[in-house]
Amino acid sequence: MIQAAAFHFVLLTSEGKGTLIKLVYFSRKDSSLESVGNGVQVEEVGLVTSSKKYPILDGKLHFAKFQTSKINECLDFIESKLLHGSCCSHQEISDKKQLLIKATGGGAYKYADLFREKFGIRLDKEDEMDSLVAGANFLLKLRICAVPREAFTYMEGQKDFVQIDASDLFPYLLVSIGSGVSMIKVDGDGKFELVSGTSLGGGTLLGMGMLLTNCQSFDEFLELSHKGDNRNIDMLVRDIYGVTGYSKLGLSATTIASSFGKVSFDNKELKDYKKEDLARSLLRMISNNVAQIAYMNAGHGQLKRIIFGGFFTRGHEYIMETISDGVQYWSKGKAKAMFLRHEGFLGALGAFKSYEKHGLGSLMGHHLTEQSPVASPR
Ligand SMILES: Nc1ncnc2c1ncn2[C@@H]1O[C@H](COP(=O)(O)OP(=O)(O)O)[C@@H](O)[C@H]1O
Ligand SMILES: CC(C)(COP(=O)(O)O)[C@@H](O)C(=O)NCCC(=O)O
Repeated sequence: MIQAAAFHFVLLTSEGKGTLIKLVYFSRKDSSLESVGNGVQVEEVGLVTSSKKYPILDGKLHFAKFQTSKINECLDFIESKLLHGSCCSHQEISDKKQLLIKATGGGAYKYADLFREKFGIRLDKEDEMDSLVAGANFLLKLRICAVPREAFTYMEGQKDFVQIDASDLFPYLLVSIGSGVSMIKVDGDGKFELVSGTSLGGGTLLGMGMLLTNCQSFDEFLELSHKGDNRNIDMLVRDIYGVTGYSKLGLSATTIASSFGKVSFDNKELKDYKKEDLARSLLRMISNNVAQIAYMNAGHGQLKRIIFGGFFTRGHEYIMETISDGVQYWSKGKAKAMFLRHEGFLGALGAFKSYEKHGLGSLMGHHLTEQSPVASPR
């Protein structure tokens, strides 16, 4: 069977070392696209139509990511999976609509020529913020309709999937932690406002992490941070006020008073510190800072739900725990941090959703009914 649906993929890219290309594509139920190929991990989510009217939508969404610096791996993958159109009938190829591929982020501009030259396809650019919001709403609403296990909270080492009532979804604060951090108040479909942001984001963590620890990748950095103890680097309240902390102000002895503060008192050089401790401290600093700014932009607890997207969290427990603790601490329990399983694919999914304009609107009316992670995208 011809896999016309293979065209339905979206590319979200952005500039810079260490950032990622996210690829989302759709395959029909009867497609022979395999989940894992060429060493690339692909996660699948099954989609099943609820009516006979759009049988073409029976199938799966596939999620894959590539390092921006290895764009060729992405191109080879597209070629190997025949996502660029060579699998389609002449009639489909002659239909220009089929040769249009949705793309968002900086890479949609940067790689437009490359895609045209290599595959003869046009990257149809979608606005990044529109796409992020549409992707988040898509996941949250599908979750509301039918899919278990998309949105969850993470507290005290426990992941709890959350049942959100459709009538109670908006407004929420979407915090996208990518290279930088954008904070968006979402009031409905297509209704949102960028309320704040911070340049201290995932790129900061990775950039400073590379300088401080000589690590070569995000994963290596995370690995180091797992083994570290930030108390050797950070100044805690107890280092200033003693073991009782500053109880009058509600600051416990173990609260970080000053990230990296201990270093300012040590007469030491970088080589004297453990890379693991530096990594842990940096991770806490960035995560705490994002949590605190998010809390302030959630109207000091007025927006009950703060949803974190972007590849920074990547399901990493310690990052999620730190963010959750921060939101809990600052909001005195009024607001909750929530995470999404496909947090890094919001823009790509939102751009995918924009195929609606080309007559695939019915997709959104259908429910995700099964999740079969053949391989984790993390
Ligand atoms: N495998 C990875 N390679 C590089 N960065 C990663 C990786 N996994 C997670 N990250 C983190 O995700 C951030 C990029 O997040 P992302 O949502 O892809 O943002 P952007 O849209 O800016 O590319 C990086 O700055 C880094 O902190
Ligand atoms: C410019 C961006 C929207 C780009 O998104 P990203 O690639 O970081 O995911 C984001 O980095 C951002 O909002 N930065 C913070 C800018 C600020 O408000 O200080």
